[in-house]
Amino acid sequence: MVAAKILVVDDNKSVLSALEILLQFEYSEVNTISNPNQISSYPNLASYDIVLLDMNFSAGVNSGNEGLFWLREIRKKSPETSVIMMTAYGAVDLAVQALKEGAADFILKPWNNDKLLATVKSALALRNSKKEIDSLKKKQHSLKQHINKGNDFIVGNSKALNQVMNLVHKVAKTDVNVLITGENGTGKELIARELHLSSGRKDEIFIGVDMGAVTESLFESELFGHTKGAFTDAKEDRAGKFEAAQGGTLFLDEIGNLSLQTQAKLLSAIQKKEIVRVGSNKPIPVDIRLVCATNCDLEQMVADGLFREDLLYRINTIQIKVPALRDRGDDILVLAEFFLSRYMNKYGKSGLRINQAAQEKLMAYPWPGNIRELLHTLERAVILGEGKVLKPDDFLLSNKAANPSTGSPRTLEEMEWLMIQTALDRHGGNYSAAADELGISRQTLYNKIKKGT
Ligand SMILES: Nc1ncnc2c1ncn2[C@@H]1O[C@H](COP(=O)(O)OP(=O)(O)OP(=O)(O)O)[C@@H](O)[C@H]1O
Repeated sequence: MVAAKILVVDDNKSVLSALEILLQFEYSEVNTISNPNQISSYPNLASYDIVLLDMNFSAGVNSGNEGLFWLREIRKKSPETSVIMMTAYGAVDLAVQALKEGAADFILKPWNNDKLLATVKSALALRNSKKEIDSLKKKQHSLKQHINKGNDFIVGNSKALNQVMNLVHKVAKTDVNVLITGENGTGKELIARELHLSSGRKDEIFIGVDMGAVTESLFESELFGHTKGAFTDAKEDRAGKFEAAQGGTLFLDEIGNLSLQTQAKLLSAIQKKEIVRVGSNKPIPVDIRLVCATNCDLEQMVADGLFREDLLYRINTIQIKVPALRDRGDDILVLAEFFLSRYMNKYGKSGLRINQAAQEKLMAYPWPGNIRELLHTLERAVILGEGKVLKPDDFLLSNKAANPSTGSPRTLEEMEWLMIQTALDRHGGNYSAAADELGISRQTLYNKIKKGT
């Protein structure tokens, strides 16, 4: 016995009892009504899976209009219920009209029992898959909202930041590719999320990929996906980030760190607006808004033959430059207060404040690691500070900002940082070239940079 609720509506009592007997053998609940006027007030109509509905009720009238009228009523009150129309007068145009208005199927009277049961069965299967799709859509929607929300919002009120935000909101309305540039930790990813959330794609997904963390060998499978068996570890078919971002925004961070070979593959996907999974030869069309970010000087990299000019031209239709924290004036203190209350909450402290001398220290520091460095500094101060007033000594600012030619590193860690910065400066921010010079892998360099700021 299949668990399903079926309602039969027909003014002919013998039709009702014949259908009731037939359907009761197969389905858990079958009810009947002989007067269609009861439909509107029928209890729990929305809980019915199937309604079998006669097309002609008034004796002598067989235009089917009553059936169509009640079909509309049911669809209004319970859009999820599948309605199967029944008529003794097999007019094809009436059937077509009913199907056009949303009926699931059509049965001619007198019916053949097997055929009727088969029709009910497939209408039920359709209704169940619709239900499943609806519930998946709802889940997907709340998942997307959850992912898109992130935990952070943009704090600051400086002129430099406001100019950036104006541009972000202007560009968000279009679908053009955007390149966000700026030093490490200036908030490029946050800006990319804001761009997405202000765009027409805001209800779709935002997928971020850190290109600095994707190895050369995994680039294609990570971005374009793969088919089962395409390589040793490919145990099943997997969609890549382009497909996952379908309809939404794909954010490629650290774009300056791609090799020339991977740049060519990326360019081809962007140009054709389609990808091919590794191990397959079937192109899959993709509809994404592409946002890239970098702390490298891509124009210089083009001049040095390290970045493809045609790729740069594709990704930077609009360029948004995020200012360094030291160029954002009072935002330093506004952000410091913001992080202070965040970490007071996190570590169960209250009433902490930053005194004047400490504020001056924060304002005077050049923040080479920008907002990420500021938030780590505040977190340390909240954890380690004693008493309610945070003083200059509670803010441990590194000597990393020292000018390589004049400042002298005091610790091994500072020496390492200085070497990293010098190598990066020499290679226009390119991780691969800097890592080569330092004799470490690109991944190791990348981890050190992320940890160091
Ligand atoms: N305006 C802001 N208000 C609040 N928090 C911010 C702001 N800008 C950045 N942050 C925080 O600073 C940290 C670094 O930001 P984000 O990762 O967006 O920078 P990024 O420029 O993308 O860094 P990277 O170049 O290293 O990828 C994050 O924790 C982010 O939430």
